[in-house]
Amino acid sequence: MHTSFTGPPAADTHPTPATAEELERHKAAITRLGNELRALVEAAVRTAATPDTLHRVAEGVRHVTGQLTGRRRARADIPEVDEFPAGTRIYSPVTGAGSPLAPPLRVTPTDDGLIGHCTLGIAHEGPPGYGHGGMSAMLLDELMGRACAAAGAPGLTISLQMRYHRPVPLETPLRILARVTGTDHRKSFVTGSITTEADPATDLVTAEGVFVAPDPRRVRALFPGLTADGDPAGG
Ligand SMILES: CCCCCCCC/C=C\CCCCCCCC(=O)SCCNC(=O)CCNC(=O)[C@H](O)C(C)(C)COP(=O)(O)OP(=O)(O)OC[C@H]1O[C@@H](n2cnc3c(N)ncnc32)[C@H](O)[C@@H]1OP(=O)(O)O
Repeated sequence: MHTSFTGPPAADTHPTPATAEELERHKAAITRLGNELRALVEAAVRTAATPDTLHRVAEGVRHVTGQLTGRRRARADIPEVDEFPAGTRIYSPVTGAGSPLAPPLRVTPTDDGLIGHCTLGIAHEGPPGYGHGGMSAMLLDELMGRACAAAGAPGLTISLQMRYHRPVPLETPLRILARVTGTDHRKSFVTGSITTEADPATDLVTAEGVFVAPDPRRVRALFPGLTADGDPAGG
């Protein structure tokens, strides 16, 4: 069972599915909080404030956090606003508008795969001024996984080979591509790349990955929040 933060308390009664309008309202609120949290994270890793100020802000943030710890979803619950496995995952650390960890990556289809756009901030830094290599892997893993889902075979990563050709600049619009190049039963073979928007001919990072659509019995065990038809339970 998933949790609606706006619906009735989760008891032994089945929650009423939210209307489309309620879901949109909820997504807008989650996105707004996500935007504020990303601004907070950026400010926190960039500030030159004094230790006294940092202590004062930490107290304030602790107070704010306390306002969100009342009703919570359980570990494997799929939020009602999500379209799993093919669409929006609002708290994804890569694409999620509600996640302070996400740049977030904005994804659209191309003729033969997916394209993602994002800008990394100083919170995603590896070498000074450049993106963390793990962030590049995360961006590509997600987009390549979503390319599988878009091609009709949502799967989990079983291998991801990264090649870092040049450092990825921060605060620079990036373009990420992913494309399924072949399939073998439940396996999908996928390629991906990161370039800047300004110079799409120069690969900064490239990747090759293999994704496996889990056996249906595995799916039930791995994702108890999904019903047999692949929709979030109760939705
Ligand atoms: C309604 C359907 C929902 C489907 C699920 C969708 C999820 C994605 C949703 C939304 C996409 C959004 C984007 C997300 C992107 C992010 C991606 C990630 O970060 S994924 C997290 C990191 N990856 C893991 O944690 C996997 C850990 N591995 C496993 O759990 C299992 O290996 C699993 C479930 C992937 C496969 O298990 P089996 O039991 O279903 O399949 P078996 O029969 O063992 O293997 C099938 C074939 O794959 C090979 N294989 C399986 N696992 C392998 C491995 N780890 N390494 C090498 N080969 C492996 C096997 O050798 C076999 O190949 P042969 O047929 O013999 O050629």
